[in-house]
Amino acid sequence: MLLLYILCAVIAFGLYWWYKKPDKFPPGPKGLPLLGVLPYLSAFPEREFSAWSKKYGPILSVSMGWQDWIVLSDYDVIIETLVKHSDEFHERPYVRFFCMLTSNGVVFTPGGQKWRSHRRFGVGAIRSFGGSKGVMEKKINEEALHFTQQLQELEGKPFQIQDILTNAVSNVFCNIAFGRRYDYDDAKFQSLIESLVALFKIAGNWKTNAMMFVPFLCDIPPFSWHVQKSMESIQPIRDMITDLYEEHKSTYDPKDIRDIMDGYLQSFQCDENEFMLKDIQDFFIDMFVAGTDTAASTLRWGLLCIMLHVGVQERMQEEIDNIIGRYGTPSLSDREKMPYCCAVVHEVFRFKTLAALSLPRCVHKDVTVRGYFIPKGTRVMTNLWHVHNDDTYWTKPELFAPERHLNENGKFTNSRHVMPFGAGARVCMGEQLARAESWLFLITIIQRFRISVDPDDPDPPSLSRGSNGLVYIPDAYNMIIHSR
Ligand code: HEM
Repeated sequence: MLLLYILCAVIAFGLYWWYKKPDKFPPGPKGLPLLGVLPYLSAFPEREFSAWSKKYGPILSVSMGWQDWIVLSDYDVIIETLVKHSDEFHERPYVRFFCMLTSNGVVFTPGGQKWRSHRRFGVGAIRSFGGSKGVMEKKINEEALHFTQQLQELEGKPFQIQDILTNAVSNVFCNIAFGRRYDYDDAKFQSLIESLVALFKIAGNWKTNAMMFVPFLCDIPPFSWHVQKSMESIQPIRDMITDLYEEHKSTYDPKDIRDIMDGYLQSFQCDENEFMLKDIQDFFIDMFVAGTDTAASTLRWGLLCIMLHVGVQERMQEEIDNIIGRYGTPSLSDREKMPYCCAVVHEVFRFKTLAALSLPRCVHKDVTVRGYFIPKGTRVMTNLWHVHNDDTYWTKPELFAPERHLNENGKFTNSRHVMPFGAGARVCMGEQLARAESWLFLITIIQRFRISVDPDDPDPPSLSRGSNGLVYIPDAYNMIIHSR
């Protein structure tokens, strides 16, 4: 009998401990002991969080396994936390698995001096090699030319555009970062692409998700094998970056900074030090991983939306023909004169939120927001999908409707409630590059080709088929192109 009492007391204490939260902690669904809300989440957790935010408010709390998280669900709250309280909200949580892959880069580096100096350098480098001098635009257009030549060879036959887009987007980054582009069948380039594709698969794998919430799994098979495989997948990228670093070091001239790698050598005064080489590798790996699947998947969603909305495609082509002509080279400055095409690209960003829950943050020191107390160490999700589907801003958000971004005079209205790149101190570093690639690649394809569904496809593409890993990617689909 005594044993039963003790057991009941232990269970009662366990439940009290589990469900006890600090005073004024944001409200949220209770969840189950040990598992929290994990059993209630679908493959699209942003949707459950969005539904809960209607009940509990724009700052809600959830237990994900053993960890306490808060979910930010409304535009104003996101700005108030990530931007106005940037000091408290700028860190990423320490995720052991990701830090085993790249600990000294940018994306998953929790915070601190290494992240700060890499971030400052990266933002400045993309700006100087990208924006102001027009180098980025030139390099994207150069790639678009190779890319359209490849497409021409596929004219009239059903094909999947996925690999070509991954090649093109990675090559743009190689060109900006290392001053060179590769032929798509180059062995080194193919090895880079294979590693990147393997890493995207790893990022979307359920074992990766499990290790995020239960870190000690990293040491237990089959999870430890997954860690080992991931480290092996990344090695060819490390080797390639080491070779490029050696090449750059031997031809480096401080008076002629040719690309981001040269800029890195200049900013960090690199020496023979092993530790420094790991920093360089981690920085460029992070940029590749953050910049490839994101930009390529946005283009794939964009092409799918345009292909399935024939009226949108025709209206884009009319505007392109009027402003750029059939054979002119698209430019970023055309955006000012092409409101409809701007609206289409903006709507793609809204309609298919690529990073639905952005990347996680972690509260760096105790903070109170809107009367809620959020203690240091609490993890944070930003529900960008909710902002993009919030019916207080959008009428029928479930529809793809570029016109919603045009005013009554047909002018493009750049709504701040479209925020695919996040906000605050860790806002996407590649936003400028991603916007330029989305514009120049999409416009070039629609200018040159009519894209359509294969009428004989037994499995026609659909806008509702995609999978959620680190980013939301469309399922593979066939398309047919015809030169215009
Ligand atoms: C359409 C394409 C892209 C989308 C939708 C996207 C979205 C995002 C989002 C939501 C974040 C997290 C922001 C936050 O925590 O608030 C992020 C971070 C980041 N992105 Fe992007 N991104 C894209 C393309 C790129 C490109 C092309 C690059 C670079 C080549 C890049 C580099 C990064 C880096 C380095 C970070 C981490 C920044 C940090 O932690 O300080 N992204 N991105």
